[in-house]
Amino acid sequence: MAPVKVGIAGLGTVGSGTVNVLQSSAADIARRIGRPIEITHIGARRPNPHCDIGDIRVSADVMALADDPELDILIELIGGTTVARELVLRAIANGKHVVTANKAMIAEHGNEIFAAAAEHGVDVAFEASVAGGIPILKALSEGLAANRINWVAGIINGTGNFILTEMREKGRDFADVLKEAQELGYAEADPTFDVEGIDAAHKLTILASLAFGIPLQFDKVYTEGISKLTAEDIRAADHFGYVIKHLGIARQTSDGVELRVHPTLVPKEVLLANVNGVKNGVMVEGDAVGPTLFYGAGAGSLPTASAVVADVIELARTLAVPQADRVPYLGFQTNGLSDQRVRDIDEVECSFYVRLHVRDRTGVLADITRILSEQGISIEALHQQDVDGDSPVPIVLLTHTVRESAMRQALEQIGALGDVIGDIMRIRVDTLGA
Ligand SMILES: NC(=O)C1=CN([C@@H]2O[C@H](COP(=O)(O)OP(=O)(O)OC[C@H]3O[C@@H](n4cnc5c(N)ncnc54)[C@H](O)[C@@H]3O)[C@@H](O)[C@H]2O)C=CC1
Ligand SMILES: N[C@@H](CC=O)C(=O)O
Ligand code: NA
Repeated sequence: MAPVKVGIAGLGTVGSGTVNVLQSSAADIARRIGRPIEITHIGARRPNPHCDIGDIRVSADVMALADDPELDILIELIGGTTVARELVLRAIANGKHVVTANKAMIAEHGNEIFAAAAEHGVDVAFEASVAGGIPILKALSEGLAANRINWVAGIINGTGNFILTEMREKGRDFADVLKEAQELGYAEADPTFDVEGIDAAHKLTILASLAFGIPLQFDKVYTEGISKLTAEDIRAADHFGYVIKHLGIARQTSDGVELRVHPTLVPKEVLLANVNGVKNGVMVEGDAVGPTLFYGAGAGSLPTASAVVADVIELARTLAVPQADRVPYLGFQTNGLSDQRVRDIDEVECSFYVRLHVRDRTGVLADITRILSEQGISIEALHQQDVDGDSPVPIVLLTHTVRESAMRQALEQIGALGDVIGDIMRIRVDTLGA
Protein backbone atom coordinates (compact mmCIF):
# COMPACT_ATOMS: atom_id res chain seq x y z
CA MET A 1 0.00 0.00 0.00
CA ALA A 2 1.07 3.61 -0.55
CA PRO A 3 2.80 5.25 2.41
CA VAL A 4 0.98 7.67 4.71
CA LYS A 5 2.67 11.03 4.11
CA VAL A 6 3.42 13.34 7.01
CA GLY A 7 5.01 16.75 7.33
CA ILE A 8 6.76 17.99 10.48
CA ALA A 9 6.73 21.71 11.31
CA GLY A 10 9.49 22.53 13.83
CA LEU A 11 12.73 20.60 14.23
CA GLY A 12 13.61 21.38 17.86
CA THR A 13 13.58 19.04 20.87
CA VAL A 14 10.27 17.32 20.04
CA GLY A 15 10.56 17.65 16.25
CA SER A 16 13.96 15.92 16.15
CA GLY A 17 12.70 13.24 18.56
CA THR A 18 9.72 12.61 16.28
CA VAL A 19 12.01 12.18 13.25
CA ASN A 20 14.17 9.78 15.27
CA VAL A 21 11.26 7.66 16.52
CA LEU A 22 9.58 7.50 13.10
CA GLN A 23 12.91 6.35 11.62
CA SER A 24 14.00 3.91 14.35
CA SER A 25 10.54 2.28 14.66
CA ALA A 26 9.68 2.41 10.93
CA ALA A 27 9.53 -1.36 10.43
CA ASP A 28 7.35 -1.99 13.50
CA ILE A 29 5.08 0.93 12.67
CA ALA A 30 4.54 -0.52 9.18
CA ARG A 31 3.72 -3.88 10.81
CA ARG A 32 1.12 -2.12 13.00
CA ILE A 33 -0.52 -0.06 10.25
CA GLY A 34 -0.04 -2.28 7.22
CA ARG A 35 1.86 0.41 5.32
CA PRO A 36 4.80 2.74 6.00
CA ILE A 37 4.73 6.30 7.31
CA GLU A 38 6.90 8.60 5.24
CA ILE A 39 8.13 12.05 6.29
CA THR A 40 7.98 13.95 3.01
CA HIS A 41 8.26 17.58 4.12
CA ILE A 42 9.87 19.40 7.06
CA GLY A 43 9.36 23.01 8.08
CA ALA A 44 12.53 24.30 9.75
CA ARG A 45 14.67 27.39 9.72
CA ARG A 46 17.87 25.48 10.39
CA PRO A 47 19.13 21.87 10.58
CA ASN A 48 19.13 20.02 13.91
CA PRO A 49 22.29 17.98 14.60
CA HIS A 50 20.24 15.55 16.75
CA CYS A 51 18.50 14.03 13.72
CA ASP A 52 19.36 13.03 10.18
CA ILE A 53 16.72 14.14 7.69
CA GLY A 54 18.63 12.93 4.60
CA ASP A 55 17.09 14.38 1.44
CA ILE A 56 13.63 15.11 2.89
CA ARG A 57 12.28 18.34 1.40
CA VAL A 58 12.75 21.31 3.80
CA SER A 59 10.85 24.62 3.73
CA ALA A 60 11.85 27.59 5.87
CA ASP A 61 8.27 28.83 5.68
CA VAL A 62 6.10 26.35 7.63
CA MET A 63 2.97 27.49 5.75
CA ALA A 64 4.33 25.54 2.77
CA LEU A 65 3.44 22.38 4.71
CA ALA A 66 -0.17 23.46 5.21
CA ASP A 67 -0.41 23.99 1.44
CA ASP A 68 1.43 20.79 0.42
CA PRO A 69 -1.21 18.69 -1.41
CA GLU A 70 0.81 15.50 -0.81
CA LEU A 71 0.52 15.53 3.01
CA ASP A 72 -2.10 13.44 4.82
CA ILE A 73 -1.04 14.62 8.32
CA LEU A 74 0.62 17.82 9.53
CA ILE A 75 2.61 17.51 12.77
CA GLU A 76 2.85 20.92 14.46
CA LEU A 77 5.89 21.20 16.76
CA ILE A 78 6.89 24.87 16.49
CA GLY A 79 5.14 25.91 19.74
CA GLY A 80 3.55 29.28 20.52
CA THR A 81 0.01 30.40 19.81
CA THR A 82 0.19 32.76 16.84
CA VAL A 83 1.98 31.17 13.86
CA ALA A 84 1.08 27.69 15.18
CA ARG A 85 -2.65 28.54 15.29
CA GLU A 86 -2.53 30.02 11.79
CA LEU A 87 -0.60 26.99 10.48
CA VAL A 88 -2.99 24.48 12.02
CA LEU A 89 -6.13 26.30 10.84
CA ARG A 90 -4.67 26.50 7.33
CA ALA A 91 -3.77 22.79 7.29
CA ILE A 92 -7.30 21.95 8.49
CA ALA A 93 -8.85 24.17 5.81
CA ASN A 94 -6.76 22.20 3.29
CA GLY A 95 -8.22 18.91 4.59
CA LYS A 96 -5.23 17.65 6.59
CA HIS A 97 -5.34 15.87 9.93
CA VAL A 98 -3.22 17.53 12.60
CA VAL A 99 -1.04 16.15 15.39
CA THR A 100 0.38 18.62 17.91
CA ALA A 101 2.27 18.75 21.21
CA ASN A 102 1.23 22.37 21.73
CA LYS A 103 -0.78 22.65 24.97
CA ALA A 104 -0.78 26.46 24.90
CA MET A 105 -2.44 26.46 21.47
CA ILE A 106 -4.97 23.74 22.37
CA ALA A 107 -5.85 25.25 25.78
CA GLU A 108 -6.25 28.78 24.41
CA HIS A 109 -7.55 28.14 20.86
CA GLY A 110 -8.73 24.53 20.92
CA ASN A 111 -12.45 25.35 20.83
CA GLU A 112 -11.91 27.33 17.60
CA ILE A 113 -9.55 24.70 16.14
CA PHE A 114 -11.96 21.80 16.83
CA ALA A 115 -14.86 23.73 15.27
CA ALA A 116 -12.78 24.27 12.12
CA ALA A 117 -11.66 20.63 12.10
CA ALA A 118 -15.26 19.39 12.45
CA GLU A 119 -16.30 21.64 9.57
CA HIS A 120 -13.59 20.18 7.34
CA GLY A 121 -14.03 16.58 8.53
CA VAL A 122 -10.49 16.14 9.92
CA ASP A 123 -9.04 15.09 13.26
CA VAL A 124 -6.76 16.96 15.67
CA ALA A 125 -4.73 14.77 18.05
CA PHE A 126 -2.75 16.18 20.97
CA GLU A 127 -1.66 13.38 23.31
CA ALA A 128 1.86 14.85 23.62
CA SER A 129 0.46 18.13 24.92
CA VAL A 130 -0.25 16.78 28.43
CA ALA A 131 2.23 14.84 30.59
CA GLY A 132 4.57 14.17 27.65
CA GLY A 133 4.85 10.46 26.95
CA ILE A 134 2.14 9.32 29.40
CA PRO A 135 -0.96 8.33 27.37
CA ILE A 136 -3.25 10.17 29.79
CA LEU A 137 -5.56 11.75 27.21
CA LYS A 138 -6.26 8.39 25.60
CA ALA A 139 -6.84 6.96 29.09
CA LEU A 140 -9.43 9.64 29.86
CA SER A 141 -11.23 9.63 26.51
CA GLU A 142 -11.17 5.85 25.97
CA GLY A 143 -9.81 3.67 28.79
CA LEU A 144 -11.84 5.40 31.53
CA ALA A 145 -14.82 6.34 29.34
CA ALA A 146 -17.20 4.24 31.48
CA ASN A 147 -16.60 6.46 34.52
CA ARG A 148 -17.90 9.67 35.91
CA ILE A 149 -14.60 11.30 36.87
CA ASN A 150 -14.58 12.72 40.43
CA TRP A 151 -11.18 14.36 40.30
CA VAL A 152 -7.86 14.55 38.51
CA ALA A 153 -4.68 15.63 40.31
CA GLY A 154 -1.31 15.62 38.68
CA ILE A 155 2.29 16.66 38.58
CA ILE A 156 2.07 17.88 35.01
CA ASN A 157 5.15 20.06 34.57
CA GLY A 158 8.42 18.17 34.32
CA THR A 159 10.62 21.25 34.70
CA GLY A 160 8.91 22.32 37.94
CA ASN A 161 9.05 18.82 39.41
CA PHE A 162 12.74 18.54 38.45
CA ILE A 163 13.44 21.85 40.25
CA LEU A 164 11.52 20.92 43.43
CA THR A 165 13.13 17.47 43.55
CA GLU A 166 16.68 18.78 43.16
CA MET A 167 16.05 21.51 45.77
CA ARG A 168 14.68 18.99 48.27
CA GLU A 169 17.08 16.10 47.70
CA LYS A 170 20.33 17.95 47.00
CA GLY A 171 19.73 21.41 48.45
CA ARG A 172 20.39 22.93 45.02
CA ASP A 173 19.60 26.49 44.08
CA PHE A 174 16.35 27.19 42.13
CA ALA A 175 18.02 29.19 39.31
CA ASP A 176 20.81 26.64 38.85
CA VAL A 177 18.36 23.73 38.43
CA LEU A 178 16.16 25.72 36.05
CA LYS A 179 19.22 26.35 33.85
CA GLU A 180 19.91 22.62 33.74
CA ALA A 181 16.25 21.88 32.83
CA GLN A 182 16.58 24.33 29.93
CA GLU A 183 19.77 22.65 28.73
CA LEU A 184 18.06 19.25 28.85
CA GLY A 185 15.23 20.53 26.61
CA TYR A 186 12.53 20.22 29.31
CA ALA A 187 11.62 23.89 29.70
CA GLU A 188 9.29 25.96 27.55
CA ALA A 189 10.75 28.61 25.22
CA ASP A 190 9.76 31.07 27.97
CA PRO A 191 10.56 29.19 31.21
CA THR A 192 8.31 31.46 33.28
CA PHE A 193 5.52 29.30 31.75
CA ASP A 194 7.00 26.38 33.73
CA VAL A 195 7.84 28.07 37.03
CA GLU A 196 4.75 30.30 37.26
CA GLY A 197 2.34 27.44 36.52
CA ILE A 198 1.08 28.66 33.13
CA ASP A 199 2.20 25.48 31.36
CA ALA A 200 0.52 23.34 34.04
CA ALA A 201 -2.63 25.49 33.71
CA HIS A 202 -2.67 24.86 29.95
CA LYS A 203 -2.42 21.12 30.62
CA LEU A 204 -5.02 21.17 33.40
CA THR A 205 -7.43 22.97 31.06
CA ILE A 206 -7.11 20.08 28.62
CA LEU A 207 -7.30 17.37 31.31
CA ALA A 208 -10.44 18.88 32.83
CA SER A 209 -12.20 19.07 29.46
CA LEU A 210 -11.51 15.40 28.78
CA ALA A 211 -12.38 14.38 32.34
CA PHE A 212 -15.65 16.27 32.75
CA GLY A 213 -16.76 16.97 29.17
CA ILE A 214 -16.55 20.76 29.47
CA PRO A 215 -15.27 23.30 26.90
CA LEU A 216 -11.64 24.42 27.20
CA GLN A 217 -11.56 27.32 29.70
CA PHE A 218 -7.94 28.31 30.30
CA ASP A 219 -8.94 31.76 31.58
CA LYS A 220 -10.83 30.17 34.51
CA VAL A 221 -7.87 28.23 35.95
CA TYR A 222 -6.56 29.59 39.26
CA THR A 223 -2.76 29.56 38.89
CA GLU A 224 0.14 29.86 41.33
CA GLY A 225 3.75 28.95 40.49
CA ILE A 226 6.67 27.61 42.50
CA SER A 227 9.02 30.58 42.31
CA LYS A 228 8.22 31.84 45.85
CA LEU A 229 8.86 28.48 47.58
CA THR A 230 11.91 28.47 49.82
CA ALA A 231 14.22 25.80 51.20
CA GLU A 232 12.68 26.67 54.60
CA ASP A 233 9.20 25.62 53.36
CA ILE A 234 10.54 22.39 51.89
CA ARG A 235 12.19 21.55 55.25
CA ALA A 236 9.14 22.54 57.32
CA ALA A 237 6.80 20.45 55.13
CA ASP A 238 9.15 17.50 55.65
CA HIS A 239 9.02 18.06 59.43
CA PHE A 240 5.21 17.66 59.32
CA GLY A 241 5.41 14.53 57.10
CA TYR A 242 4.68 16.16 53.73
CA VAL A 243 6.37 16.80 50.38
CA ILE A 244 5.65 19.98 48.41
CA LYS A 245 4.52 19.17 44.86
CA HIS A 246 3.27 21.54 42.16
CA LEU A 247 -0.13 20.07 41.31
CA GLY A 248 -2.85 20.69 38.79
CA ILE A 249 -6.18 19.76 40.41
CA ALA A 250 -9.54 19.47 38.64
CA ARG A 251 -12.38 18.42 40.92
CA GLN A 252 -16.04 17.80 40.22
CA THR A 253 -18.24 19.18 43.01
CA SER A 254 -22.02 19.28 43.31
CA ASP A 255 -21.75 23.00 42.56
CA GLY A 256 -19.38 23.23 39.57
CA VAL A 257 -15.80 22.26 38.86
CA GLU A 258 -12.61 23.42 40.55
CA LEU A 259 -9.66 24.16 38.24
CA ARG A 260 -6.50 25.07 40.11
CA VAL A 261 -2.71 24.88 39.81
CA HIS A 262 -0.63 25.56 42.92
CA PRO A 263 2.09 24.16 45.18
CA THR A 264 0.51 21.55 47.44
CA LEU A 265 1.60 19.68 50.56
CA VAL A 266 1.09 15.99 49.84
CA PRO A 267 1.58 13.31 52.56
CA LYS A 268 4.92 11.54 52.05
CA GLU A 269 3.31 8.10 51.81
CA VAL A 270 1.03 9.01 48.85
CA LEU A 271 2.40 7.64 45.56
CA LEU A 272 2.31 11.05 43.86
CA ALA A 273 4.63 12.43 46.56
CA ASN A 274 7.25 10.01 45.28
CA VAL A 275 7.09 11.09 41.62
CA ASN A 276 10.42 12.86 41.24
CA GLY A 277 12.66 14.60 38.73
CA VAL A 278 11.25 15.20 35.25
CA LYS A 279 8.70 12.42 35.76
CA ASN A 280 5.01 13.31 35.76
CA GLY A 281 2.23 11.49 37.62
CA VAL A 282 -1.49 11.93 37.14
CA MET A 283 -4.10 10.50 39.52
CA VAL A 284 -7.62 10.07 38.20
CA GLU A 285 -10.49 8.96 40.40
CA GLY A 286 -13.48 7.51 38.58
CA ASP A 287 -16.74 6.43 40.18
CA ALA A 288 -16.46 2.85 38.92
CA VAL A 289 -12.72 2.27 38.78
CA GLY A 290 -11.73 4.20 41.94
CA PRO A 291 -8.30 5.84 42.09
CA THR A 292 -5.81 5.25 39.26
CA LEU A 293 -2.27 6.56 38.73
CA PHE A 294 -0.43 7.22 35.48
CA TYR A 295 3.33 7.70 35.66
CA GLY A 296 6.16 8.43 33.20
CA ALA A 297 8.37 11.03 31.57
CA GLY A 298 6.60 14.38 31.34
CA ALA A 299 9.07 16.06 29.02
CA GLY A 300 12.08 15.39 26.83
CA SER A 301 12.72 14.60 23.19
CA LEU A 302 11.98 10.87 22.83
CA PRO A 303 9.26 10.52 25.52
CA THR A 304 7.28 13.37 23.97
CA ALA A 305 7.90 11.97 20.48
CA SER A 306 6.47 8.67 21.72
CA ALA A 307 3.09 10.38 22.20
CA VAL A 308 3.33 12.35 18.93
CA VAL A 309 4.07 9.20 16.92
CA ALA A 310 1.32 7.22 18.69
CA ASP A 311 -1.17 9.86 17.51
CA VAL A 312 0.25 9.64 13.98
CA ILE A 313 -0.10 5.84 14.03
CA GLU A 314 -3.71 6.04 15.19
CA LEU A 315 -4.55 8.55 12.47
CA ALA A 316 -2.73 6.53 9.83
CA ARG A 317 -4.75 3.45 10.81
CA THR A 318 -8.03 5.31 10.51
CA LEU A 319 -7.55 7.71 7.60
CA ALA A 320 -10.69 6.42 5.91
CA VAL A 321 -12.91 6.79 9.01
CA PRO A 322 -15.31 9.77 8.78
CA GLN A 323 -14.70 12.37 11.52
CA ALA A 324 -18.17 11.84 13.02
CA ASP A 325 -17.25 8.19 13.70
CA ARG A 326 -13.94 8.97 15.47
CA VAL A 327 -13.34 9.53 19.18
CA PRO A 328 -14.53 13.16 19.62
CA TYR A 329 -11.84 15.83 20.11
CA LEU A 330 -12.52 16.20 23.85
CA GLY A 331 -13.79 12.64 24.36
CA PHE A 332 -17.43 13.82 24.50
CA GLN A 333 -19.59 14.84 21.54
CA THR A 334 -19.31 18.61 21.04
CA ASN A 335 -23.08 19.04 21.49
CA GLY A 336 -22.82 16.95 24.68
CA LEU A 337 -20.37 19.29 26.45
CA SER A 338 -21.64 20.55 29.80
CA ASP A 339 -21.89 24.27 30.61
CA GLN A 340 -21.46 23.82 34.38
CA ARG A 341 -19.73 26.67 36.15
CA VAL A 342 -16.11 26.87 37.31
CA ARG A 343 -15.90 27.68 41.04
CA ASP A 344 -14.01 30.72 42.26
CA ILE A 345 -10.89 29.90 44.30
CA ASP A 346 -12.53 31.62 47.32
CA GLU A 347 -15.09 28.76 47.40
CA VAL A 348 -12.50 25.98 47.63
CA GLU A 349 -12.17 24.16 50.96
CA CYS A 350 -8.91 22.55 52.11
CA SER A 351 -6.42 22.66 54.95
CA PHE A 352 -3.43 24.97 54.84
CA TYR A 353 0.25 25.17 55.73
CA VAL A 354 1.15 28.67 56.95
CA ARG A 355 4.68 29.96 57.58
CA LEU A 356 5.47 33.39 58.98
CA HIS A 357 8.12 35.23 60.97
CA VAL A 358 7.33 37.23 64.12
CA ARG A 359 9.13 39.38 66.66
CA ASP A 360 9.79 37.42 69.85
CA ARG A 361 7.23 39.28 71.99
CA THR A 362 4.76 37.94 74.54
CA GLY A 363 1.24 37.80 73.13
CA VAL A 364 1.97 37.65 69.40
CA LEU A 365 1.06 33.96 69.19
CA ALA A 366 -2.14 34.66 71.10
CA ASP A 367 -3.01 37.41 68.57
CA ILE A 368 -2.49 34.98 65.68
CA THR A 369 -4.56 32.17 67.20
CA ARG A 370 -7.34 34.66 68.11
CA ILE A 371 -7.60 35.88 64.49
CA LEU A 372 -7.67 32.32 63.19
CA SER A 373 -10.32 31.32 65.67
CA GLU A 374 -12.47 34.37 64.80
CA GLN A 375 -12.48 33.11 61.18
CA GLY A 376 -13.46 29.62 62.36
CA ILE A 377 -10.02 28.18 61.57
CA SER A 378 -8.70 25.52 63.93
CA ILE A 379 -5.04 24.58 64.16
CA GLU A 380 -3.99 20.96 63.66
CA ALA A 381 -0.26 21.41 64.38
CA LEU A 382 2.04 24.30 65.23
CA HIS A 383 5.81 24.52 65.33
CA GLN A 384 7.76 27.47 66.70
CA GLN A 385 11.48 27.33 66.05
CA ASP A 386 13.99 28.46 68.69
CA VAL A 387 16.25 31.31 67.55
CA ASP A 388 19.14 33.22 69.05
CA GLY A 389 18.89 36.78 70.35
CA ASP A 390 16.49 39.19 68.66
CA SER A 391 16.15 37.28 65.35
CA PRO A 392 12.60 36.90 63.99
CA VAL A 393 10.97 33.66 65.12
CA PRO A 394 9.68 31.33 62.38
CA ILE A 395 6.23 29.89 63.10
CA VAL A 396 4.80 27.13 60.95
CA LEU A 397 1.28 25.78 61.38
CA LEU A 398 -1.16 23.42 59.74
CA THR A 399 -4.90 24.11 59.84
CA HIS A 400 -7.90 21.85 59.65
CA THR A 401 -10.15 22.20 56.57
CA VAL A 402 -11.24 25.76 56.00
CA ARG A 403 -12.86 27.78 53.22
CA GLU A 404 -10.29 29.68 51.14
CA SER A 405 -12.03 33.04 51.68
CA ALA A 406 -11.78 32.67 55.49
CA MET A 407 -8.10 31.79 55.24
CA ARG A 408 -7.43 34.78 53.01
CA GLN A 409 -9.18 37.18 55.40
CA ALA A 410 -7.36 35.73 58.43
CA LEU A 411 -3.97 36.09 56.72
CA GLU A 412 -4.72 39.70 55.75
CA GLN A 413 -5.39 40.48 59.43
CA ILE A 414 -2.35 38.54 60.66
CA GLY A 415 -0.16 40.27 58.08
CA ALA A 416 -1.27 43.63 59.46
CA LEU A 417 -0.07 42.80 63.00
CA GLY A 418 2.92 44.98 63.90
CA ASP A 419 4.99 42.01 65.08
CA VAL A 420 4.65 39.95 61.91
CA ILE A 421 7.68 40.50 59.70
CA GLY A 422 7.82 40.00 55.92
CA ASP A 423 5.57 37.95 53.68
CA ILE A 424 3.40 35.11 54.97
CA MET A 425 3.62 31.86 52.98
CA ARG A 426 0.49 29.75 52.75
CA ILE A 427 0.31 26.48 50.84
CA ARG A 428 -2.75 24.27 50.37
CA VAL A 429 -2.67 20.71 51.69
CA ASP A 430 -4.28 17.76 49.86
CA THR A 431 -4.28 14.14 51.02
CA LEU A 432 -5.38 13.01 47.53
CA GLY A 433 -7.96 10.60 48.81
CA ALA A 434 -5.55 8.92 51.26
N1 LIG B 1 10.29 19.92 25.13
C1 LIG B 1 9.42 19.09 25.69
O1 LIG B 1 9.78 18.23 26.49
C2 LIG B 1 7.97 19.19 25.33
C3 LIG B 1 7.49 20.16 24.50
N2 LIG B 1 6.16 20.20 24.18
C4 LIG B 1 5.65 21.17 23.22
O2 LIG B 1 6.17 20.84 21.95
C5 LIG B 1 6.33 22.02 21.17
C6 LIG B 1 7.76 22.12 20.70
O3 LIG B 1 8.59 22.20 21.83
P1 LIG B 1 10.18 21.99 21.73
O4 LIG B 1 10.49 21.02 20.68
O5 LIG B 1 10.63 21.76 23.11
O6 LIG B 1 10.62 23.45 21.30
P2 LIG B 1 11.97 23.87 20.58
O7 LIG B 1 12.16 25.32 20.82
O8 LIG B 1 13.07 22.93 20.90
O9 LIG B 1 11.59 23.61 19.04
C7 LIG B 1 10.75 24.42 18.29
C8 LIG B 1 11.38 24.56 16.91
O10 LIG B 1 10.47 25.22 16.05
C9 LIG B 1 11.18 26.20 15.33
N3 LIG B 1 10.24 27.24 14.91
C10 LIG B 1 9.52 28.05 15.73
N4 LIG B 1 8.76 28.87 14.97
C11 LIG B 1 9.01 28.54 13.69
C12 LIG B 1 8.53 29.04 12.44
N5 LIG B 1 7.63 30.02 12.38
N6 LIG B 1 9.02 28.49 11.31
C13 LIG B 1 9.94 27.48 11.36
N7 LIG B 1 10.41 26.97 12.50
C14 LIG B 1 9.95 27.51 13.63
C15 LIG B 1 12.26 26.70 16.25
O11 LIG B 1 13.32 27.28 15.53
C16 LIG B 1 12.68 25.40 16.95
O12 LIG B 1 13.67 24.72 16.22
C17 LIG B 1 5.86 23.17 22.07
O13 LIG B 1 4.52 23.44 21.81
C18 LIG B 1 6.05 22.60 23.47
O14 LIG B 1 5.20 23.20 24.40
C19 LIG B 1 5.27 19.29 24.70
C20 LIG B 1 5.68 18.31 25.53
C21 LIG B 1 7.06 18.21 25.96
N1 LIG C 1 8.04 22.43 29.67
C1 LIG C 1 7.18 21.29 29.79
C2 LIG C 1 7.42 20.36 28.64
C3 LIG C 1 6.40 19.33 28.54
O1 LIG C 1 5.21 19.58 28.42
C4 LIG C 1 7.48 20.57 31.10
O2 LIG C 1 8.54 20.85 31.70
O3 LIG C 1 6.66 19.77 31.52
NA1 NA D 1 0.52 12.53 27.07
